[in-house]
Amino acid sequence: MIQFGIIARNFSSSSAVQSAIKNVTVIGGGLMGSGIAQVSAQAGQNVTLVDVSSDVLAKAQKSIGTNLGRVAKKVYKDNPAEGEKFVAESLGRIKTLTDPAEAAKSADLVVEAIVENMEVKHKLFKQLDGVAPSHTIFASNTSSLSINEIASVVNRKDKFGGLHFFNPVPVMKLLEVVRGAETNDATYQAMMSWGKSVGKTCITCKDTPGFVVNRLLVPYICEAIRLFERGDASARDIDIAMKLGAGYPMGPLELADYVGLDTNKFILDGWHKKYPDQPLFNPIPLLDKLVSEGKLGVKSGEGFYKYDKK
Ligand SMILES: CCCCCCC[C@H](O)CC(=O)SCCNC(=O)CCNC(=O)[C@H](O)C(C)(C)COP(=O)([O-])OP(=O)([O-])OC[C@H]1O[C@@H](n2cnc3c(N)ncnc32)[C@H](O)[C@@H]1OP(=O)([O-])[O-]
Ligand SMILES: NC(=O)c1ccc[n+]([C@@H]2O[C@H](COP(=O)([O-])OP(=O)(O)OC[C@H]3O[C@@H](n4cnc5c(N)ncnc54)[C@H](O)[C@@H]3O)[C@@H](O)[C@H]2O)c1
Repeated sequence: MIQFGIIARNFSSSSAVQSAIKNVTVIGGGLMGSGIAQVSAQAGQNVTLVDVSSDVLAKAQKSIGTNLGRVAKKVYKDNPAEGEKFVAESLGRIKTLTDPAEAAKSADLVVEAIVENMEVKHKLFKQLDGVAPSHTIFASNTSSLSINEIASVVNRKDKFGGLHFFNPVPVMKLLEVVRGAETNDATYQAMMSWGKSVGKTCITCKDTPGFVVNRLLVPYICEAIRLFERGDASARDIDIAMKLGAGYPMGPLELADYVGLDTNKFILDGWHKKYPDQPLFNPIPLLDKLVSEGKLGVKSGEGFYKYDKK
């Protein structure tokens, strides 16, 4: 059962974890950025959500409203009026902008959740480094890229780290806090307390490929795809096996479809290029074929399974 207990404590009791960070700028208003903006706003922080696309921002505000409604229904089930107030106040703390530089000027923390592309991330952080106040901490939500490499373009390497959330952000309780080679103690501590303040259980990771979760999850999903590719079991049976035999909420092929097969492939290809001697990161012909056919999982309507298009 999904529990919103930790989230609830953040706005409903004086025992909420406090963070010195009050103004958060989230860059990228897609799947992850909208979730990060939501959990920050519901924890009482002032949030600026940035995307290059105003359509994305409008969509993000809508989905945040819906997901806050889900939280309110659960937490304020006996007091709907209080629930409506919670939704309205949380939404009221989120402002949207299309200019990252403008948004960074008043930020205590910038969390970047834009496309998983080193060049694009470099361009953004270089720009932000020139305009953000000197105390502002920069963090990336990257799934698979090196934090040190992303940080290489900024001067404030001591104030740079990784904050890796999980999808769906409002539900998944873990936050991986990644210390880069030059992340200083104050930045690390501030990231840990901020993570707790938005209701997450934080773990500390080094800047190694995939940190902890994806270093284990990516090979696991890949092995499941290879098992299916060899014809050793059906997709359905592989998923049932891991749900009923290992207690996972989703089977590996369902999860691959949920995350996106293009994302799976992108991560695998990047690591294979960087670590060609690691057989776990070898390309998978079936994955390549599905992606080349546009079968990307839930978002395209088909992957290992077929889905109704929304
Ligand atoms: C090669 C590999 C590549 C890896 C890629 C890595 C990607 C990345 O870096 C890491 C990840 O994120 S890895 C991925 C990590 N992620 C995983 O591994 C996910 C594994 N899956 C799960 O944990 C569950 O299947 C879900 C939580 C997704 C759905 O839960 P369910 O029980 O099957 O279905 P349910 O009954 O519908 O929902 C239950 C409750 O959740 C609520 N809710 C749902 N969606 C929501 C949303 N978007 N917003 C807000 N709330 C949402 C819903 O309202 C309900 O609340 P209630 O108050 O109880 O009524
Ligand atoms: N999807 C996941 O399950 C997941 C989980 C954890 C981490 N991540 C990581 O989070 C990041 C974002 O992933 P996502 O799934 O939310 O992607 P997404 O495609 O849903 O959203 C990315 C958004 O960034 C915007 N964008 C691109 N360049 C920009 C720029 N220069 N300035 C402002 N906005 C810009 C795009 O318009 C898009 O809306 C990636 O680094 C990804 O690896 C993803």
